[in-house]
Amino acid sequence: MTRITLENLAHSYQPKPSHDDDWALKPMNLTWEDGGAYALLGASGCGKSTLLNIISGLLVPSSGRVLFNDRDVTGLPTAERNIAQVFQFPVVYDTMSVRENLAFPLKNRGMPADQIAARVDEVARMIGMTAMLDHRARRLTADSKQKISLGRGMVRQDVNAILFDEPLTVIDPHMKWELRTQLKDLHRRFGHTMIYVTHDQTEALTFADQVVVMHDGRVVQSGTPQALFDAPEHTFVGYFIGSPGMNLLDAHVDGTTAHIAGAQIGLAHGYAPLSGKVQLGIRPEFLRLGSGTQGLPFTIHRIEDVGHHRIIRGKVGDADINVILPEAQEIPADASRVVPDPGRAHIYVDDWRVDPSARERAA
Ligand SMILES: Nc1ncnc2c1ncn2[C@@H]1O[C@H](COP(=O)(O)OP(=O)(O)OP(=O)(O)O)[C@@H](O)[C@H]1O
Repeated sequence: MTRITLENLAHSYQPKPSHDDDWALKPMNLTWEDGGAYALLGASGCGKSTLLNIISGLLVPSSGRVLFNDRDVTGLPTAERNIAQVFQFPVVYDTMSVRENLAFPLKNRGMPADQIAARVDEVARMIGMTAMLDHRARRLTADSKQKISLGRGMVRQDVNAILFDEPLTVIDPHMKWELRTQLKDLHRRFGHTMIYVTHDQTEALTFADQVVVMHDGRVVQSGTPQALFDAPEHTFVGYFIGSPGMNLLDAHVDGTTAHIAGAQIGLAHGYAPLSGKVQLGIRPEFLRLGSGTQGLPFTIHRIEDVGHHRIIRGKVGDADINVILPEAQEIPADASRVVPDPGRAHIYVDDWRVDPSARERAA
């Protein structure tokens, strides 16, 4: 198994890239630790597949290096990288049975027949296809074929890493949940380095120990699901993770006070003078409704009951703001303010979080 390091990596599909937008991947340094379960998360077009294809060897980067442990594999083809890949759509041999499909990667490696049989049985159980082992792949639904692809990706235990590119797109919702749980279980048992590309935050957060968030060709944050929720390093992370995502309010910050929409609120930290686009970010979970002169002026537009909580949608000044209210909590009849929990508010300058503790450490 393998630690994967991306060193000064960048990629452009243009022959002569001249400005920022020409780069599908902007220069990055990133390490995927040996045995980590990672999700690579981001909106369509942010560069996830490009990055995955560079790791797998389907694409040679315009600059930088890919290291598997200390070995430079940048110029090596996929076949020499000893990795397993599962793509968005099924890649199976139609004329073979399910059993033969699952056994294929092991036969290629010259594994003894009894070991192949045992491993195929184990993987078939994992993907819920034991009863279909002797069916021809051709007759199966797209959903079942994709399960075979997943099984084939997981059947070898000696691979450096397993790369998944949106593997559950064609799987029905109930099975999705089950397969994700199986993948996590497989990771716990065998400890492969796994990278799972998705644009779905639920998939990312339930599968991965570490989530790498990409935006516009850059890695904007890599961290545990909890860290991404608690302290989004970039406004995109705040907005993309969470349902609804983090609220952002234009602010003027003066020491420990934020001036927003004609009102003032206290912050948990003091900030040096800030220049650029300054915003306060606060998740809907950490706002409460109030009245009088507390907090910020808030106009309620809509209340959505989503079962275990309610989402109050409204405005502070021109900004759309969401508040999450636990089911048991009443909405005050005179609610006209939102009050942020200061310990949960973050300050962003030009979309990047300002770390207040850096200033406090220096003081
Ligand atoms: N073969 C290619 N030639 C030219 N441009 C490409 C090529 N493949 C991708 N791109 C561009 O590179 C950027 C990143 O695309 P990429 O497919 O890596 O993103 P993604 O996050 O995987 O998106 P999706 O989830 O839609 O697959 C996009 O602007 C895309 O249009």
